Amino acid sequence: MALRGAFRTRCGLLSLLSQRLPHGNHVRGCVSPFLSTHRRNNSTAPKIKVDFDQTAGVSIMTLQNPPVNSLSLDFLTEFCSALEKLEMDKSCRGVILTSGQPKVFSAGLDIMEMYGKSPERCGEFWRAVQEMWLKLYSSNMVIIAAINGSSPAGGCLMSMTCDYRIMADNPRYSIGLNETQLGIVAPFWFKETMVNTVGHRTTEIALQLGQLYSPTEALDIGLVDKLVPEDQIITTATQTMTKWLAVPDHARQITKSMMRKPTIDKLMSKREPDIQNFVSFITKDPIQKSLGLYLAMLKKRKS
Ligand SMILES: CCCCC/C=C\CCCC/C=C/C(=O)SCCNC(=O)CCNC(=O)[C@H](O)C(C)(C)COP(=O)(O)OP(=O)(O)OC[C@H]1O[C@@H](n2cnc3c(N)ncnc32)[C@H](O)[C@@H]1OP(=O)(O)O
Repeated sequence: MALRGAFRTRCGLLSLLSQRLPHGNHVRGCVSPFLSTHRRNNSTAPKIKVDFDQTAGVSIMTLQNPPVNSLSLDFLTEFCSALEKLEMDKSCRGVILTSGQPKVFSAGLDIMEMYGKSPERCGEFWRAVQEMWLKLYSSNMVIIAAINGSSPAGGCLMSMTCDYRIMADNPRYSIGLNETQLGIVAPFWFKETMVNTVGHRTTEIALQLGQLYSPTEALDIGLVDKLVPEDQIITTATQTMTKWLAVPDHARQITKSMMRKPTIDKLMSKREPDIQNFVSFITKDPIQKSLGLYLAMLKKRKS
């Protein structure tokens, strides 16, 4: 009950949507026409800034896809290419992931990539989401998330792929896999990443409720590892990185692989069926309506 109460307070808006929408495949509602003209970030400016400190062997990757670092196909493609370059560069041993946008680490998958798109385009998008997860989760580098803002759904997934999570101690921020609140379902590899992070029972509750946690709650359940004042997040991440890089690379890498390989292998062996599953699910009419209503609600909240 306490959990549910906390959830209602934290996610009033999301709850509002779930009250308005019957769950499952019975969603009915009209999609506002303005959604088709949703403002897109078509800028050609780099969406990832990489600052490499050669002496320390550490890069800071700053996500800069305004307004909310949503994970669009373009963003994911650029992100994977930047990460791959760092992975190949033997002098880079650690990466700190952070956001250049105020108040938001990442708003998760770009909902516009899943709304009103062709099955082919949805498939291309999903492959890019898988690729981001595979590259991050299997990286040989130490990856530390400096979570300086809210991090729902895909943003939480991205954070959970990291080796250590430091979050800004601001009660306005939240983190969690809230997919069910959008009428969609976190796929098995999202679920397993969370199980590997916080355990089975906590994941079961979190996923069914689509729970978003405050930084303090996230620390309590082990979804993040440390809270610091926002202005100390990069210094703390840098200090933490020094500690992690003091461990011999090969021993740490083999250990990391041992912990994560079963989940990685599972997705690797099911990549194509997972894409087909996503495309067939996301293009269903009730799911599209659900997403449309959610987008409309996000906009209405501003007015
Ligand atoms: C049975 C087997 C199933 C198999 C698999 C099938 C299924 C699918 C799995 C899919 C997994 C999905 C993962 C996801 O990540 S879905 C995305 C979930 N994200 C969210 O719910 C976050 C929504 N956003 C927010 O809560 C807030 O925007 C915020 C991040 C807390 C930031 O708040 P604030 O600073 O107040 O910004 P605004 O809300 O005003 O937003 C600014 C503009 O950005 C637009 N926006 C926000 N989030 C997204 C997004 N995720 N995608 C696209 N666009 C987004 C928002 O509408 C505003 O737009 P505007 O300026 O044009 O009005």
